[in-house]
Amino acid sequence: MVRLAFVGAGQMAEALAKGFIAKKVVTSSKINAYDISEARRRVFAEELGCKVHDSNDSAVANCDVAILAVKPQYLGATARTVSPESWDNKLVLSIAAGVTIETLKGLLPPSARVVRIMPNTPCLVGESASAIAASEEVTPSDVELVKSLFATVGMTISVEESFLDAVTGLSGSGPAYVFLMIEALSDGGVRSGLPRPVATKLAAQTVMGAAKMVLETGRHPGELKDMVTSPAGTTIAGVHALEDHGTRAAFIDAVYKATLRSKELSKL
Ligand SMILES: NC(=O)C1=CN([C@@H]2O[C@H](COP(=O)(O)OP(=O)(O)OC[C@H]3O[C@@H](n4cnc5c(N)ncnc54)[C@H](O)[C@@H]3O)[C@@H](O)[C@H]2O)C=CC1
Ligand SMILES: O=C(O)[C@@H]1CCC=N1
Repeated sequence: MVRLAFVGAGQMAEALAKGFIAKKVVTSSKINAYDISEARRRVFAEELGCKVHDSNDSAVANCDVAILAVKPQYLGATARTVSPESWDNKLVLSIAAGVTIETLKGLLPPSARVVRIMPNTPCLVGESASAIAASEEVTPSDVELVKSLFATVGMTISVEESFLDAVTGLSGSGPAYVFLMIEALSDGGVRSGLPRPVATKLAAQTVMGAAKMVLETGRHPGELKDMVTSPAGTTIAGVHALEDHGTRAAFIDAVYKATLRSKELSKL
């Protein structure tokens, strides 16, 4: 079984570790971790049962695959806390938004093989969307290993590295847009008289069901929308309100602005 190391044990590292443990792809005893925050080290040791180290160097020295899971702004300084000997020959996965393979290579010895991956928090429930871009020296078996690891917590897709900023703006950040949408739909239900727990359950199930229809039927979302929309019915009244408030443009802009921010992060 592969030995992992999380360099940074924050929200995303926790979501991934919990997903991997739940799917039994890695046991908690094979997960090494370090975080500068004692509170985060405690979560990994006490809640997840992982091997928590007293430095990034020690965590990486004891792994086959290291996952860089600190904020992009801290990646350079953090990578330098690990000695070249500990990085030697490691497969290094970076989930940091915006930080390019070129930058990552500049932080690591030549023997380290670098893969960028952009997952999202639904990995916690086995429904992540992870896009993978590997550097040239990464072997096909490395790519297979990464894919098989992340496939246990959702779907994986290989992309050109140049697509990763847009992936980050869409699926990396996307769960936040959808949570906001579910919260707002639930508010609409409450505004119309539903009790909050009923409204939130109906809103979340509706989003999940609609997403499943897109994925499983392969039909265009517009066609599926038309199937709901009766002439002079309720749905067209709701759709008109959404169009009136510029909802489509708001979603397009949300993804675009997040993509631009990912590009900005690559320059920090
Ligand atoms: N939160 C999300 O939904 C997603 C986040 N990402 C990426 O994952 C990375 C982590 O994001 P989050 O987990 O949300 O942030 P977070 O702030 O929850 O976790 C980062 C952790 O790194 C630790 N840290 C900082 N400096 C360190 C050092 N020198 N050594 C060890 N640990 C150190 C912090 O104490 C913190 O616990 C970011 O690069 C982000 O772009 C990628 C996909 C989705
Ligand atoms: O907000 C962020 O910067 C990170 C990257 C993708 C999701 N969360």
